[in-house]
Amino acid sequence: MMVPPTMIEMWTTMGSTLASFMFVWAIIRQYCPYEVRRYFEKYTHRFMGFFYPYIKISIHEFAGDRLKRSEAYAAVEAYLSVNSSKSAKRLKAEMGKDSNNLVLSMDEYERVTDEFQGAKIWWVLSKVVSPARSMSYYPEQEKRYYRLTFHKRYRELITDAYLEHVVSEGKEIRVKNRQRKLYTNSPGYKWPSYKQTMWSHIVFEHPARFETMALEPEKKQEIIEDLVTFSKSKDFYARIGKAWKRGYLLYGPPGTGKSTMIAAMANLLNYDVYDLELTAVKDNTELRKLLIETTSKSIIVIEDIDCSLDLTGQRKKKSEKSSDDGKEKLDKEISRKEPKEESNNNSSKVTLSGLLNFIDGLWSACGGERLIVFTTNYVEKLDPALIRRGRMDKHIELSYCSFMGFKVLANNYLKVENHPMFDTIQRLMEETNMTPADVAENLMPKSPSDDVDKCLSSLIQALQETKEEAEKKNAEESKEDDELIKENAAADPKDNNKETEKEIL
Ligand SMILES: Nc1ncnc2c1ncn2[C@@H]1O[C@H](COP(=O)(O)OP(=O)(O)OP(=O)(O)O)[C@@H](O)[C@H]1O
Ligand SMILES: [Mg+2]
Repeated sequence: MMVPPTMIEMWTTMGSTLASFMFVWAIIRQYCPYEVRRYFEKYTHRFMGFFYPYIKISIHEFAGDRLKRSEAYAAVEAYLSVNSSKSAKRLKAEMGKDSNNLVLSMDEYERVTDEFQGAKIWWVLSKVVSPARSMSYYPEQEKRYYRLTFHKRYRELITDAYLEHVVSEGKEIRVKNRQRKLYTNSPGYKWPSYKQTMWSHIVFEHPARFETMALEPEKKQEIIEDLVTFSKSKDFYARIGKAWKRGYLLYGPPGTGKSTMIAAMANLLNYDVYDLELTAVKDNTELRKLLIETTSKSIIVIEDIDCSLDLTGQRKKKSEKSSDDGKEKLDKEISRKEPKEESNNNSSKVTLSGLLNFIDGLWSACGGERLIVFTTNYVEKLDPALIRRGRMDKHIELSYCSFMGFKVLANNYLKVENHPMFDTIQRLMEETNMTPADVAENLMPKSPSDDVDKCLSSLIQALQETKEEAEKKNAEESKEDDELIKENAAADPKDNNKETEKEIL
């Protein structure tokens, strides 16, 4: 008759089986070739699977034979770097991306625990060493991977919700920590065929922020809200079936903060900036190639779009000629930006339709959030097709400095929020036009001994001079106009008579 074993007997049997198993395993690890070890491991795992209530998931650094680092691995690494720096005992420190601080992450074979909706999860960073291949130049390769272990009762929770949570949080941490870049397509540089990208980049470290911009507070708030809403609207854009992109047109006289605002936008949203120099683009195909290479979470900037290329459009060319005459004044002001005769003669063959096709067509094909920003001093010069809503969704005018704008600059440059001289400055600002760039320049201390009073007096003087200059110019212009009328009248006495008749009547 079979007698059921007592608990003690059962544990003893299991213990001795385990001990012999461990002994065999130790011998195999020590003496057997790699292939045998793998074979043994495989069947051991199957055997253990019957009794073992835990599930393991591995996330490898390099999936398959791919040379590119797995995105999932990078996301897990970022997620755990926050978690492990608090709880892990063995950490490794690496120089951060801005080379200023050390970033901590868990060391190899270190374990950290995490909790998610009541489930406990254990993470470990491990590695497998694949032996050097015979007759090969490649040395031993270390392949690192993260492994998470959890009880099988949480299978669905972990595979569905937890992993998604880890990856999305990790990605967010990576975006926050990443060093942002300013890309440019350098003109006059011949790209060698082996070079994979047509962009070159430097680290983007512009200090501009919306808080330090001289702008009406309501306008500033509206722009910030628009940008933040855009960056959080992934689901909304997906629902309405629109590509996740938004176009901004910044226009206004030189020195009113258009370029500064682009930097502030990038800093607000944590985006990279692609500064696209259209005159350096050979043709539409090259333009397309450049734009396909841009990544998500970026701002594509085309500065001075009116001067960049002949983008004013074929349609307008003839009819515009006469109406352009009256706009000479502003033309002169921005003439420094018009070396573009040469751009028409150079090899660039990017056309308006090429650019429009890109804005409309390509956007729909590539996912991810992108802003496209055009700047111009002369909005009327642009083809309406280029700036219609849908292409350039938001038109922002940046204009001369207002008193509110001045107060922001005074706080930035001199750390003053109020001063007896402010009243005079307010009056002068209402009477004359000065760009924020000029106001800022006047507020800048010129020597270490320059105090607040000195800087504000210098601004008042500059404002008075600008006002006098404008008045003088106006007087000269009206004098010229009077002379012109007189000349016309002298040349055509009939008209003169009519004028006199009108006056008598
Ligand atoms: N609104 C503003 N707020 C704060 N600073 C400003 C502002 N506008 C201009 N500035 C200052 O003036 C300088 C020039 O401004 P910016 O280059 O942004 O002008 P812009 O509008 O791009 O001119 P342009 O049309 O010539 O390109 C900046 O370095 C910045 O310090
Ligand atoms: Mg600019």
